[in-house]
Amino acid sequence: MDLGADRRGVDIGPSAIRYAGLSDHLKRLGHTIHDIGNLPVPQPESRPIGNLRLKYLDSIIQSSSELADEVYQALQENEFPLILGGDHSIALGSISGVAKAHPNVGIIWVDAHTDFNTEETTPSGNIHGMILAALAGLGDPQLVNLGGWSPKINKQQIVIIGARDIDPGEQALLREHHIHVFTMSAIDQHGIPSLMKQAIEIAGIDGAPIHLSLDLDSLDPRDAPGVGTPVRGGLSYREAHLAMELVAASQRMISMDVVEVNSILDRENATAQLAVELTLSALGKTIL
Ligand SMILES: NC(=[NH2+])NCCC[C@H](N)C(=O)O
Ligand SMILES: [Mn+2]
Ligand SMILES: [Mn+2]
Repeated sequence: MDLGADRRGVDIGPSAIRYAGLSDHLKRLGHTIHDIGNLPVPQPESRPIGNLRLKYLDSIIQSSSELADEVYQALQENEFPLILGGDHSIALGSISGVAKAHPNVGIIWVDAHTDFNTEETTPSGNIHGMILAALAGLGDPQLVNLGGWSPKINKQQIVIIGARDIDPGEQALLREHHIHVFTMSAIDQHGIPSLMKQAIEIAGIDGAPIHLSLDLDSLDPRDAPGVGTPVRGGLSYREAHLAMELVAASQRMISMDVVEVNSILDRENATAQLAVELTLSALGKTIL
């Protein structure tokens, strides 16, 4: 899906990630894969853009509720849902499904952005920039109440890692709601090992399970050129791998999103390949 972002090209992200060999590599790691394919999502050309502060809201709500059902179903069957995007608005559906199955789930949101806008604070009207706020119960009622309940996630169990581009309105909201944000500056100062340990403790308080939402624009654009909203000064290749390895070592992750791979802007599928590598690290691959 690319309805939540301005630039076309993330809708083919899942194909690019599959083409980079995700399933085969996961199998080699010992996992069994049930790829259910792409959920049908309307193309922007065929849908009304609607409210310019909440672009494509109706279509996003529709697709999110279908995705939530699939994710919930997979968890009921004791599977690990791995959701490929697509723009980050897919996390509304994926995390709603996870939260329905595990109401105490915490979130580690690895991103250059904080995706904590509402229709009032958004500079773009792009819903991918509002999803984390919506999951925390803030913003447009249709986003917030997807499936008929809210909030999906306890605000105190949200940790954002890698942030370096925050809009003024969302900064105010993050402060007001005391959201844990580990910025790039904090990473420079304290390092990934200490911050990931804290993130796992905060999101996974009292033994709660953890959902990992990985936005590829968290990485430095030199390593991840194929993203729609690149911001320089991002996670290094090694920092990102280490973060994933530490999540794997915690054995607390029950589901994961991999989002914002933009194949039109990518160079020879490098960002999709990186997405595969990082997913493998998150799902147990080690060097030795
Ligand atoms: N998931 C993302 N890449 N989000 C980018 C959001 C950019 C900006 N803060 C906005 O709300 O429009
Ligand atoms: Mn994002
Ligand atoms: Mn982002």
